Amino acid sequence: MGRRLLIAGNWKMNGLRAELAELDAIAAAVASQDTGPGELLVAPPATLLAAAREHLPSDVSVAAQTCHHNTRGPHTGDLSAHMLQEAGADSVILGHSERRTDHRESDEDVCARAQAALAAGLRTIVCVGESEAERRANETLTILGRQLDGSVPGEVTAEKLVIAYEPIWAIGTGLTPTPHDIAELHAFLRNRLALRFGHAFASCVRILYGGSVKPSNAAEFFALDDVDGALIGGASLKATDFLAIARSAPER
Ligand SMILES: O=C[C@H](O)COP(=O)(O)O
Repeated sequence: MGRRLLIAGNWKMNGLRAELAELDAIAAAVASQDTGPGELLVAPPATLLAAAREHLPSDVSVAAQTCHHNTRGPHTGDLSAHMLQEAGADSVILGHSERRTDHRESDEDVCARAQAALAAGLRTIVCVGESEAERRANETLTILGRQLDGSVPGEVTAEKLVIAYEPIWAIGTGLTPTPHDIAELHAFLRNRLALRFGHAFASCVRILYGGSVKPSNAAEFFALDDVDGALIGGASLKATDFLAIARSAPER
């Protein structure tokens, strides 16, 4: 195994220049080697990508929150993978449920964006997750399988792929699945990757859990074999909480 945990903060549509002070606090913790054994990643809004890259040390990843599937052209308001990379991103979050809902991104859209991101050299963090209604209807495995198969391009290396399992009903609600359920669903996702890409590939891909991860519950998620980190929303906005979560990561 030996997958190093990835502690990823998704700032969503939050963050003005004043909040760069949070990144300075993360940088200070990195400088004093007080961040735990995991890899850190921050996904600020696109407006702060360049500043984030300047404020963070090079071993902290900077991610965009989506990208367009084309490299350039008449797409008002959109940003290409290469533009985001030039602004400082080394990774991109794709297919977050908020994008799937707010912008009607389908699995095919997410896959096309992932292909563009990979072509530009970005690591792709592909999000999957079921809604409350789908969970109640016992459709979770069907939904996750379909999203994973449809959103991840065939031409990807294990190093450039991260999966984030984010049950929609757990995002920003304070609710979380039980550790037992998370373990089962992450194992399902890894097996599904293995069926398509082979066992060696699947055993290298990091699968993050996201949805109401806090300093108080992160350790119990990180203790699960198939949980390789967290995608953190609200609790990533304050460096103290983000770092507390990072410090609760075990060595792997
Ligand atoms: O991308 C992050 C997730 O949507 C989780 O958000 P949350 O930690 O605020 O629940």
